[in-house]
Amino acid sequence: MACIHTRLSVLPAFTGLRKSLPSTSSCSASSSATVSVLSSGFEGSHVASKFSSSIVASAKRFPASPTPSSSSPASSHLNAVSSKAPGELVSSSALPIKPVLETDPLKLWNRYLEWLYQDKDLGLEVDVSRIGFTEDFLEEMKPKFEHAFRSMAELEAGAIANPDEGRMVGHYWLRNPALAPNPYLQKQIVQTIENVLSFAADIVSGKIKPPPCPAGRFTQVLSVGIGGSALGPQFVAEALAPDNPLLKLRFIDNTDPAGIDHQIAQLGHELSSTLVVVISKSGGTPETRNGLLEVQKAFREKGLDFSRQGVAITQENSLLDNTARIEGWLARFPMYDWVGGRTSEMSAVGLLPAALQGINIEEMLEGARLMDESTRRTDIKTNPAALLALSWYWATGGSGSKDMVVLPYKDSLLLFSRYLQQLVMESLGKEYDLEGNLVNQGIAVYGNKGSTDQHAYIQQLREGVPNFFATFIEVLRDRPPGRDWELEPGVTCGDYLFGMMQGTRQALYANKRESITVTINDVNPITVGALIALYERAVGLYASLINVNAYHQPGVEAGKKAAGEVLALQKRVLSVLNDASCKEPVEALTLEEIAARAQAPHQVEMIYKIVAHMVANDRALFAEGNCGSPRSVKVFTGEWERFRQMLERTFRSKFAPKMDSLETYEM
Ligand SMILES: O=P(O)(O)OC[C@H]1O[C@](O)(CO)[C@@H](O)[C@@H]1O
Repeated sequence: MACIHTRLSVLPAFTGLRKSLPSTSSCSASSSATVSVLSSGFEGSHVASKFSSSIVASAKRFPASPTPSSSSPASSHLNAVSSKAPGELVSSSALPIKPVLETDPLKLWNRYLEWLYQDKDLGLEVDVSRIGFTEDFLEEMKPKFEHAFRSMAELEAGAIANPDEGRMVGHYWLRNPALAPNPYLQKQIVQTIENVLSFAADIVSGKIKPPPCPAGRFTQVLSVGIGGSALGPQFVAEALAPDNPLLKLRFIDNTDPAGIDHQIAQLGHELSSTLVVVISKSGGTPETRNGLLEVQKAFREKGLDFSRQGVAITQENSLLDNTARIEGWLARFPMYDWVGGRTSEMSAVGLLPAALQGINIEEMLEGARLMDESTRRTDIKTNPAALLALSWYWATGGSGSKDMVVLPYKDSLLLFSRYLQQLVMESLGKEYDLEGNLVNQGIAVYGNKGSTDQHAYIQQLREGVPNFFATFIEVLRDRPPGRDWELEPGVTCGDYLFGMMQGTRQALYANKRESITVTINDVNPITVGALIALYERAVGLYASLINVNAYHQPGVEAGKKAAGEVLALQKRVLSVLNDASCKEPVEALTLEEIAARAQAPHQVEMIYKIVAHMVANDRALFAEGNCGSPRSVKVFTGEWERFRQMLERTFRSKFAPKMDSLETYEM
């Protein structure tokens, strides 16, 4: 084992950091959160001062918050170092004191050799040598890892690993059906893969034709879905679709009307040869439902029968499934209760769109299966997912104190960071741990691609706030064999990309910014499958290390509920405005009047926003005032002309004699 020297004495990082949070009692309205940084060093000072201002600000905004929480990674570091009851003080003594990163080139080379994970079969390497963890840290973490490996084995054997939802978690079975806990599930998985392959082959070959063009074949695929029902297919399409696929894949992944119109407009006359794949595990996600309704309207307007071109991927008996069955859509594929959206790339969710583009899904499954074998190992050093989890824990103090910046140096992997954003943040970003302690956990993920972003945010990464660790994704193969050329003597275009990546990795490290490098030989279905499986397992293991449920998303539900409440309020506002506008004369209402009549006297601000949105879309009108002076606006619905006539009548009856004289005078 190489000897890694660390110097622990010089850095009083984080020591003496203290905070108090608003009390949970109802009389805490006047309590204020304070943070004092008594002493800090290295990266701690910035994190601490940033935390200081953010927590004070949030305490001022929400003085009586019953459960003090913060989404800022810097603050969650402090909240989550150990499990604490809401409002309990978190001692700074639990924060790790980090050693200075090794700088001696020879020692670094030895560290690289010692920690390098290489998988020749997959053509994949993981290098964690530029994360500064120590042997002591590794020893300390071993019991946590033993627990994580045990939990993972239980999960794979079919335990209820998602206790809040009472669900099994079976995405590992998708690439190795024999692992599924019963023959029924095993058969279901195998059958689905076969059905995906044969349906895709029939569509691509033209055996199944679009009804409006009996002589032709499907030319486009429009995928409608969001979150885990879109990000995987988007990432894989960007990474692996051939330059000119037989079927081009497009996405509607939002309820943005202009975005939807854009996709439909781009399809143009090819709408008649478009296969529409609607993906939603729950079958009831509003954005996806809206996308479907918009597409169905476009079909109706062109006299097309949507059901003959629609495919549903969803759970059995969901709203979407029932709609597709009753309307007799072209095909339906199952999504399983035991697969989460963000880990569904190897289910029909990811496999069907990929297969339709001619991507070899069997190789993708094989890459994932091979990676699963490696990440099942219970020796940290030979388990690449464990190495990632270990590094994340070290880099973030096990509490998300630093962000994960993902930088693939390959255009085709552009969407990997976006894909990982959901996988990591929706899985790890949790308010409570498995015992119900307030922890505000997570790791913020962002990224784009290199070297492009060296011209955008690398400046800050190298010299600015040291609140991140980087993950470089390196691809060795620049171009398919035989296509390279030297654009200057001895140097290719790809050499520049390589140089940029290596240079950035070095420059960041030289300025004490830690990084992981994941290297793949080539971007192909095997390595893409392996990358997905690698991060799925790393997230699962890390979730065990920090003791959170990685497989639910209660926070998202809160947002959806709040959105539903806004829409419900909008309906009441509309009904109030309609009633007032049906009166003779038309009654224009102030925001306060609307709020009172809508039984929402405390929602004036939201009502203003609802009204402003309706006005911007010609569904209501400001009779008086405008967006610049919300307090003075008066609103009505209906035709402006009707309101103008009403105003004119009122004006005439009130001022008619004077007007007559005025007219006379003017003549
Ligand atoms: O597949 P569905 O049920 O439409 O959900 C889409 C996405 O919405 C979420 O539930 C959260 O918004 C994700 O977890 C999920 O991937």
